[in-house]
Amino acid sequence: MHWLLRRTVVTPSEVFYRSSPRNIELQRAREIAAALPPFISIVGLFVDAAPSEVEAVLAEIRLDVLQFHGDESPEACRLYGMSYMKAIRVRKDTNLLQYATQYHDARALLLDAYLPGMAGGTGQVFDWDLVPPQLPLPVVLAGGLNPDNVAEAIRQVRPYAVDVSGGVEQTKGIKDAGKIAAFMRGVQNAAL
Ligand SMILES: O=C(O)c1ccccc1NCC(=O)[C@H](O)[C@H](O)COP(=O)(O)O
Repeated sequence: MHWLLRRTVVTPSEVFYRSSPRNIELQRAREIAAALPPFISIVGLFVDAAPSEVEAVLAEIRLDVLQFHGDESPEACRLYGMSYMKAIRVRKDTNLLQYATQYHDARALLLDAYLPGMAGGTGQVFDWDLVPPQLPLPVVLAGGLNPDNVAEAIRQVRPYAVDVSGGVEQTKGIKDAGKIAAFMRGVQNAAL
């Protein structure tokens, strides 16, 4: 789930990664996509998926953006001729400027926490000081955000958008409407 900060727009992510507790089957993803109002972008999230797997989803659902959350190369991200976001799991020695050059045609870099053995949805915050202020691509800030820390995160990093999963859930994979509303208030409180 992403919040674009200039206009408060919520974009749902459909997770196509079997190891995730948030994974959804194609049929359910199709139902969600069909129920959305107009002008909402749908993000499809993949982790090192085979091209045939991504193509099978694209044949069934009109996705607007692909989110690659594994170790996909720039070439792998470009295979579908679609808008994409590349997730980078940030560590002390991560060279984000180099990633921005490699993935220069990405619509954004999604910066997430690094936790060994987990591709994403870790609930962990990473050190926001590791984000260089002059990154040439829009930043979607992720990793352990919640209603209490999102305003501070926005003030410090000044991202284009924020992304949250566990911080607005009752239990893994089940979103909580009250926490989502509190998160939205946190975003608005950042008052950029
Ligand atoms: O959410 C997952 O389970 C997941 C699993 C594997 C790769 C990516 C995954 N989620 C990607 C996201 O964009 C999450 O929103 C992001 O990692 C932040 O999660 P959280 O720290 O729980 O807010």
